[in-house]
Amino acid sequence: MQWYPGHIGKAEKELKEQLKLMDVVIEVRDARIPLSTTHPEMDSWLGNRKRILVLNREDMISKADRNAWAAYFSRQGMKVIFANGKLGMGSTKLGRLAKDMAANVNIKRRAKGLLPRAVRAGIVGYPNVGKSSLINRLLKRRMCPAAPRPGITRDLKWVRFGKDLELLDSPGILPMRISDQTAAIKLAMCDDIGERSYDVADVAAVLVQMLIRIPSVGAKALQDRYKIDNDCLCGKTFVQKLALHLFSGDTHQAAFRILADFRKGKFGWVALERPPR
Ligand SMILES: Nc1nc2c(ncn2[C@@H]2O[C@H](COP(=O)(O)OP(=O)(O)OP(=O)(O)O)[C@@H](O)[C@H]2O)c(=O)[nH]1
Repeated sequence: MQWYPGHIGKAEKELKEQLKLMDVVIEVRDARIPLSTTHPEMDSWLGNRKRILVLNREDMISKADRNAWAAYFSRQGMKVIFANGKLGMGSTKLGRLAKDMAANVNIKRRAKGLLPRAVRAGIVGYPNVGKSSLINRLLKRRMCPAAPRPGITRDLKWVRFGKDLELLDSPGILPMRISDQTAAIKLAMCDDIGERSYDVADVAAVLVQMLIRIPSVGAKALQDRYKIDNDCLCGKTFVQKLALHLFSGDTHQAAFRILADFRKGKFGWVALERPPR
């Protein structure tokens, strides 16, 4: 998969510089794939900076997924907030939590004899996970362009949020892990990377196999939806059968339909990743 646009490389350098200035880092991940939407270097980049983890697109997973992830991150001692950047759920809680963390920073400053100052919170995350939507919700105005395609946000600026917090308005884009192909395929399924960077038919075939293994979906949901029997349980064959059945043999269109249906929740709202045991 080739999906490492030049501006992301540039953003990595800028992001590392910006991270040094942040007191609180709000890391946004896609709730459907919380493991694939974080960067392996994140912990080392953050050092002992405070972190709030936001699992965005909470509307796109089931309650059981949500509970499983909440328990997992709570065991890790991480503060996690489930959010919906589109409708704004979670943003008030996020604002409050960021401010609470901000208060801690100033308590420490006072103890050291330093004057209190506005605390800086920055939002970081992979492209298209909903960072701009969350910032717009937090600031209650449209500052950042939010768009249904990755890689929209480019520039960085600080904006006052209340009297004691500053928010880095333009979200920090995490450089994506090009080496991790499994993560890359899940990012493609969730529409978190540009469509031109992957083979739709390959990605749809893997998705079919993943959906078959998810108990709340299973082979039957796929067969019923498209009126196709999939006795061999092979994703590639399923895409080909669907192509013949509905799209005059056009596998690209068939694959695209499966991906679009998954993204629209036609197989139910399900996470593609569950916490490791
Ligand atoms: N269903 C759903 N859609 C969301 C949610 N949050 C954001 N979106 C949509 O996801 C798309 C991407 O959102 P953005 O806010 O632009 O994402 P971003 O992370 O800032 O993207 P970049 O600028 O590429 O880094 C938009 O179409 C949003 O409307 C959510 O919680 N649920």
